[in-house]
Amino acid sequence: MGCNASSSINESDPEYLEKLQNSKVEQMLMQSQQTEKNQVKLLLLGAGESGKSTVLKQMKLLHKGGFTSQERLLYSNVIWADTVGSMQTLIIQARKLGIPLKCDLPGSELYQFKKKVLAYKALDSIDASKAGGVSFLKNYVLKYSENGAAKRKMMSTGKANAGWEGTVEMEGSQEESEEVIPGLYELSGRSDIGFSKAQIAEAIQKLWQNDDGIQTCFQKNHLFQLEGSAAYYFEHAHLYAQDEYLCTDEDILKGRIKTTGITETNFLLNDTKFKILDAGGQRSERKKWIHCFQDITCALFVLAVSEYDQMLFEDERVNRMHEAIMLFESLCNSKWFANTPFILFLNKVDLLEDKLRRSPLRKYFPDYKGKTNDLEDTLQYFEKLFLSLNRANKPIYVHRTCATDTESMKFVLTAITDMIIQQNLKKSGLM
Ligand SMILES: Nc1nc2c(ncn2[C@@H]2O[C@H](COP(=O)(O)OP(=O)(O)OP(=O)(O)O)[C@@H](O)[C@H]2O)c(=O)[nH]1
Ligand SMILES: [Mg+2]
Repeated sequence: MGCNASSSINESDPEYLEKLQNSKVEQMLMQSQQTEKNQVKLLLLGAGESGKSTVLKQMKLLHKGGFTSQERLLYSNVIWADTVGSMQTLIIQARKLGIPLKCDLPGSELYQFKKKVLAYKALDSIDASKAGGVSFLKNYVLKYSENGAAKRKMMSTGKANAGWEGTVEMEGSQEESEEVIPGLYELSGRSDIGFSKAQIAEAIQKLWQNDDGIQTCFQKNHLFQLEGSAAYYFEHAHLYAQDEYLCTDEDILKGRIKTTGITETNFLLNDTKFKILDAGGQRSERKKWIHCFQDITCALFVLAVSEYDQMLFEDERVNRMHEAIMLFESLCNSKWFANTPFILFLNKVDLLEDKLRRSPLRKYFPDYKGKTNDLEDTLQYFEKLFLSLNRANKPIYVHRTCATDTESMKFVLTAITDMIIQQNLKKSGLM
């Protein structure tokens, strides 16, 4: 027999239609709850230049198929400007620190190279359309600007602070929108007299390889602001001098573009949707952080352990490690993250060993009781120090990292994404 009468349905019956509608809504709600359960939000936090965006770049390499040609071209232009800017900084700082330079001796070959480098305006040689646009370049040049440095000096408080609480500001900081006068280039008192990029790259490499004073000054780079990857840039200067050069993955990992605002990167991993939020870490950027503090599954705090003897870019009277301590303490114990687990990356471990040899930790952290110049003791000291700031008693997972090293980061990032997925499933009752 066919269907009996009691199961027959009148498809135009309003009661039936309402029931159908309700069950559809219920189904959609269940689906969206399921999707939310399968979604994690990971927030990258830390002071400026600690390595947050570099960690994100490694995630992009692992889960998003790497970088586009446009990104490779952008970095090529930015790194070229930084290569020239970094050599100009070394020459100028050597004079300030009273370090004699071979290239200051008139008549020598190095003297001619130095003149070329100081006269060169790297930003003028860049095609703005390939390098993030004119406003990006204007903002960018601030870090080499004497005006910018003078303003930072004026704004200096000399005190470490967390700086994210209280102010809600989404628009660009005053510093970014300001008209820029690239003072560094004016110091040479000359204009660019038409050298090719190849000639400038050669001059930079000769100065780097043959002037002991430049090397001595480089060894003292904790006394001033220098790009962390400057040595790498100098060695590869001839590549960035090529107009159409596309950066390799390694170049991009070593390259630095300060993050402004908060960027969002999404990818799918084992049916879990990852949303990674990367926040700019400099003081003016931290005022925007609070906008993304809601519903964070896990916070990843990146600490540059090698920077215990360096001062902030934003305030040259404040030690970078002191600032990071204040920042971590305020975030870790904040009500925003009361139920949020933290991951702590002790980053830039590769730079730490060499740094310890040149710059004893005890000079900056007198309570350090470990062996002098000892990598392991130093890492343990910082790990203990940061864990002791956790008054909220939340779980904190610590990893020692070199964010520029793709092989080792693969292991670390796989471990943490696995851990986050497991915890998220447990929390949402799916395991
Ligand atoms: N040698 C070395 N360099 C690193 C490491 N991690 C990051 N860097 C370099 O440090 C510089 C700054 O890194 P970013 O990732 O841009 O720092 P950030 O925390 O995103 O900085 P903001 O965007 O200003 O907050 C870049 O030149 C990186 O290549 C590391 O572990 N070792
Ligand atoms: Mg960044």
